[in-house]
Amino acid sequence: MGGARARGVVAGIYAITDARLMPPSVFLARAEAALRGGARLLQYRDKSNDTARRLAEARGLRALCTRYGALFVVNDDPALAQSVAAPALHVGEEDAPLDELRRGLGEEIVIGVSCYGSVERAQRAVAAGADYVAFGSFFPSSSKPLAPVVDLDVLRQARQALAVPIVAIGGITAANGGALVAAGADSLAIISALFAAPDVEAAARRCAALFKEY
Ligand SMILES: Cc1ncc(COP(=O)(O)OP(=O)(O)O)c(N)n1
Ligand SMILES: Cc1ncsc1CCOP(=O)(O)O
Repeated sequence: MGGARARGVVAGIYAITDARLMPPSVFLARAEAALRGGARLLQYRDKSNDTARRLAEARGLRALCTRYGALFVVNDDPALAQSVAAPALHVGEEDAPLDELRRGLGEEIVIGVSCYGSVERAQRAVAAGADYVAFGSFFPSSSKPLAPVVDLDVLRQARQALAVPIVAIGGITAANGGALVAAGADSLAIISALFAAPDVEAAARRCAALFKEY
């Protein structure tokens, strides 16, 4: 059952890397700072088609996550996930169907699915084997400006309806994330409030503290 693979693992701060916010020279150092600050998951999200760089960066992040006991997640790309033996993959509505992914990648890998603002979509994803579901954007996001903003109530409804971990994403900061935790998010997925911050470790620490406060 999907939820069992992810329960207790998909929890806390979920850092998502963004190459635009990090020159290659500091990419791994900033990712490590997020882990030192308490991020429990780290996603490699890179929309470029530079295969060699993507492979090298994914390998580097995977090794870092192993050192910090964090879950390494590849976004969108099952082939890359397989190449680096990633323990987790995140997919959205434009990606391959779950049964196909599961057939190709096996039973062990954690698979997360974007559900935007739809609890019904999340229920279908869980029935098809999703290990966790993600909702958002909850606030306007400079990383994905066209993402529609979703009402906080979606999280409360999802909490009632679903037994798998729930991730919230989109424009999340240490100042606004508490409301999402209080509404039922197990994990907060964050790009810019971590990686555009002058001190990534301190920013991660402030966000991680939300899980103690709420
Ligand atoms: C944890 C998490 N949640 C949502 C997303 C967004 O995924 P998707 O809708 O597939 O969009 P892109 O990230 O591919 O632009 C995510 N990546 N991670
Ligand atoms: C990938 C994604 N999907 C919805 S919002 C978003 C970007 C989140 O980034 P930020 O934390 O900078 O708003």
